[in-house]
Amino acid sequence: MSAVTRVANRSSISSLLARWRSLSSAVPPSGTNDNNNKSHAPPHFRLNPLPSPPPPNEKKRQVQWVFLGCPGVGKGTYASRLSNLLGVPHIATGDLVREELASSGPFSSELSEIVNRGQLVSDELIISLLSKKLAAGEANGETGFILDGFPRTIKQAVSIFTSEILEGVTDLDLVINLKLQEDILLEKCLGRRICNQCGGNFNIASINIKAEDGSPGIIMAPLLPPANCLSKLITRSDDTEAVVRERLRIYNEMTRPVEEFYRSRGKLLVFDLPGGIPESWPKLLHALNLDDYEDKQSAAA
Ligand SMILES: Nc1ncnc2c1ncn2[C@@H]1O[C@H](COP(=O)(O)OP(=O)(O)O)[C@@H](O)[C@H]1O
Repeated sequence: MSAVTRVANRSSISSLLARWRSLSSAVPPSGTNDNNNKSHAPPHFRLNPLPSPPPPNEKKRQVQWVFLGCPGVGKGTYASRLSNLLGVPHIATGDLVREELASSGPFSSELSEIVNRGQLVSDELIISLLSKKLAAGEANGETGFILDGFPRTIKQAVSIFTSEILEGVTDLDLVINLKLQEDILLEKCLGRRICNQCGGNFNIASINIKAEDGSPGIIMAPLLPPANCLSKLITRSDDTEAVVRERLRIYNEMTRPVEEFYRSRGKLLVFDLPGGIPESWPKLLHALNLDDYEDKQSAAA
């Protein structure tokens, strides 16, 4: 972990926000971080001194963060944990697509074909589903979110500035790019199980990769369901080996450029997952300067 990321972890969310915003101006246009960098945060991150606190009664805008990463990397898991910690909604476009599918609306049979082939649904449809969701949140006074699975194409990334609705409600502060090697991603997708009653996400894969050729080993214990979910577990229809391989191929073709898009704007935080949740979660909080935040929240509860 680079020492420059280890600053001022006493921050309130609003000062964090201000600092993440200031990052974009402090970081040179072309970042130096890449997939070979095994640190948990880009080496070029330079956090500015803490800004002055906002005036006491000013309404604070909440975080607007995005999780980017290959299928199976754990976007949903970490986005949902951060959303609980920070008190902002977790919006997964994969869930919006699955809700649309389940609604048996006019698009559902076309959508199910696309999703079961591992392909992306059209930018127009995804932007429309997300716009509706964000507009509903805004009408309820929500000013922040953690997005998971959007944007996945350059056109979607650009829509944040050009779409009438998205442009009005989104101004991303930070894009967290989770990374894991491809053979693990495949195993994790194949091991994924969902409880069709409570919606809980579990994983029966037990990953134990030995260190070799300078790459660290990685251990990820299974995330097993409680006994009352055992008989209700289902597998996602797009979590078959052939479809996961296609989703990975499409990620490399369509979404890798989105990583570059945000890297060049100084908003990309690359996080190489060091292991399972117990090992990765505290390190992720640390990379986000949130390590004290969790303790403070539990103390206040
Ligand atoms: N932003 C998006 N653009 C296009 N299609 C999407 C988007 N988000 C989700 N989808 C569709 O929903 C499917 C499931 O998405 P998701 O649950 O995020 O899975 P994963 O990240 O594991 O591939 C995708 O394979 C794709 O068909």
